[in-house]
Amino acid sequence: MSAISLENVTKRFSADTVAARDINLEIDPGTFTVLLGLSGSGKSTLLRLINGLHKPTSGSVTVLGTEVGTARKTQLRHLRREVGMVFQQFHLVGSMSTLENVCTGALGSLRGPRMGLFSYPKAVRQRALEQLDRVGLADQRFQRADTLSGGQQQRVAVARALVQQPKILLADEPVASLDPESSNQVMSLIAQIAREDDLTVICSLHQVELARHWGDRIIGLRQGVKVMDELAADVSSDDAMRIYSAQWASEAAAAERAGGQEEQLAASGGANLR
Ligand SMILES: Nc1ncnc2c1ncn2[C@@H]1O[C@H](COP(=O)(O)OP(=O)(O)OP(=O)(O)O)[C@@H](O)[C@H]1O
Repeated sequence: MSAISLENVTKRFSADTVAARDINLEIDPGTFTVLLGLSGSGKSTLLRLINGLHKPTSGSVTVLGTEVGTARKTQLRHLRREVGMVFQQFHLVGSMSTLENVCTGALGSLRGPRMGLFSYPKAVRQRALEQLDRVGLADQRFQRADTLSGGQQQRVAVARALVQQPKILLADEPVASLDPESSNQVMSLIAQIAREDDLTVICSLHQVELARHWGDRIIGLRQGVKVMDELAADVSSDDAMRIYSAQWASEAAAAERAGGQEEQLAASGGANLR
């Protein structure tokens, strides 16, 4: 069974803004998929459709066997525990220690508010420390989060996502705010943890070379349309760069107007492009 399945999914925010257009997608468990596309192409929307933050305008999104659009609140709550999220802006609480920030990842499975590290059950603190250790930051567990570097803060955010023991990790441009060295470290960490925990990862990126290096599969988005879906090993730098090219923008728009975009893009874009 697919970990994630999208059938004819469209997300329309307004008459002019269609962030996902008739997307079909099957994601196998334990795979690492990268979403590539220009700003505004619909990457975040796709991730938010998968974790239930957006409901599709039409079509269906099924995650770990639950159809997100029709799920009851309790089912959605359960599903959100199985789907960890990492964002470009790390969304840590700067004044809190790194360990407490990681503990907040368990809030979805705890009742009531928590204030202070020791308001969390010992088992959660223990799990948080283990995850902090995995990302190489156990020594900084009592340090305020806002004193860490960007790369370190993103590693804390990864640990926070892992503390809920997810089956799926969605990462929305996790390295867009980082320098190249920290970007590689964070991508390497996510890939290593995904392998160890058999996680299904979907990660949006802007960097073609990171996508080719770390992804098993690359999905290209353009104006909400899936315009590429290939094994990363089969995608050259030039292929991937075409997702961003101006010529492709006009081809995609023309195909959209003609209503037969998939066939036209395949014809004009070569074997790797759909
Ligand atoms: N909540 C919303 N309400 C209205 N329009 C939205 C909303 N979220 C996204 N959009 C629009 O949907 C389109 C796709 O946006 P989305 O954020 O999914 O793109 P993206 O590829 O993730 O962009 P970026 O790389 O800049 O994060 C854009 O035109 C955006 O303005």
